[in-house]
Amino acid sequence: MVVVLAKGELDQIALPSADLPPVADVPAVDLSAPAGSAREAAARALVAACEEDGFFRVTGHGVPMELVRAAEAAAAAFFELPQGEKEVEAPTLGYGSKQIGGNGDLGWVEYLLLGVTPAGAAVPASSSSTLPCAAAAASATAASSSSAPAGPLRFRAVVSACTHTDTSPLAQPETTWSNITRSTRTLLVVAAWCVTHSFWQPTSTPFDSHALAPPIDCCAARADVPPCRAARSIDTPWILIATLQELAPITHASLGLLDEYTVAMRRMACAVLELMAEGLGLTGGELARLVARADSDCMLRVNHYPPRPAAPAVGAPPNLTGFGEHTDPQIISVLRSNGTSGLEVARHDGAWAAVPADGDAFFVNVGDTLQVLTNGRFRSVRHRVVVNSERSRVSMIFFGGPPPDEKLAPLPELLVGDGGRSRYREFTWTEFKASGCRTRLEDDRLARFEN
Ligand SMILES: O=C(O)CCC(=O)C(=O)O
Ligand SMILES: [Fe+2]
Repeated sequence: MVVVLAKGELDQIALPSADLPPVADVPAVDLSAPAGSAREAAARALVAACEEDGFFRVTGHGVPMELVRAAEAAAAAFFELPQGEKEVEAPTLGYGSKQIGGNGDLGWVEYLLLGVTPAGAAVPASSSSTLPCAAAAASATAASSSSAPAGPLRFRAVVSACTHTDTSPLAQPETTWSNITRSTRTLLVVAAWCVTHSFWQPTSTPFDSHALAPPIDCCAARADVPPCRAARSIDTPWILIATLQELAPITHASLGLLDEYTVAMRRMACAVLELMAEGLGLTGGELARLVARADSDCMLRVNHYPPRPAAPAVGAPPNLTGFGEHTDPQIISVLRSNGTSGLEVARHDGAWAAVPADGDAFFVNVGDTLQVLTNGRFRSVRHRVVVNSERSRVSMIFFGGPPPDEKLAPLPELLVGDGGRSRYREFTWTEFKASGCRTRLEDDRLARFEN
């Protein structure tokens, strides 16, 4: 991360303690356990883990490790780009650095934040938080650009901001993705958008093609759309086409693989919720449906924690806050990192425990919403990331959230004990997000919904 922290900011993210907590013994849940006693045992293990610490790891998940490694490598490659180039992607990929949420929380982290479409694919979210307001901002962005045509959303934010028409940088023969200017990149994104919306007909698949048909009046069909007006001014199509191929690694790496990864994560989240329902004796399938529905409010966050700066150079303390302590607001989060430690979870007794590197497993967090649905039986796990490593950590977290209008309250089947008393009043996900927007990272966002 090129961004340098000012002294005051460094003080804010320094963790006073140099002590490393004990390593957590994270329970494993085998998603591939065959029906019968093995699956029943897996369901029991899952429920016990959710009750105890709200945290477990999933084995037998069936997600190809090649996909996981490719998505991690793509994310890492993105974060290696020069800072200026990453910032260009803020509207397209929800890029942000250091600031977590809009209420002053800072961390030694940069990230991408992507909303998830009904099909499961990742699309840009425009906010800088893992908190519910991120999703609110993402849907607000989508609503405010509702006049844009349907189709892939990934370029929409950049496209709608594009007014630049100067194509001269494209005339440089040695143009590469990394040495073109921001405005040229914007034009290329416009061009790519036109290809994906079929304003230009490639002779084969977009981005793999060496020969695209010239963009002859490519905007005739949609002259009302601002990006098309910008695209129309491009009068050196052959250079544009040549340079479009430079776009391929970025678009595929940052979006294509993340799309595929997100689809796999949503599928896994649903499989975990199905097993959970079995363990809880729920028969209706409602838990998994909350995350599987077309309008479910899911997100993908990709975090990069650069290595800790050398202590003598900046006077840094041994440990930095990568991501401050918090609970995730959604139903469940599915997380993994590139085999680099740093994640810590608060156990039921409040003591921190370090989560070992993940190997081929995925970690699952119980979120605030699941704590509510289970009437407090499951524990929304408090967690944080501490940076004390010489190694970069890249983590990818899928947040499985409910649809915006979903009424959330303890499931009637789980209102046992305590005289059947509901510990939480009913609220919608939208209401919860709006309330979470005003909180700091470490705040208890459920307190104001308790009965
Ligand atoms: O990056 C990580 O490993 C965890 C980050 C996290 O808890 C979050 O993004 O909600
Ligand atoms: Fe989290």
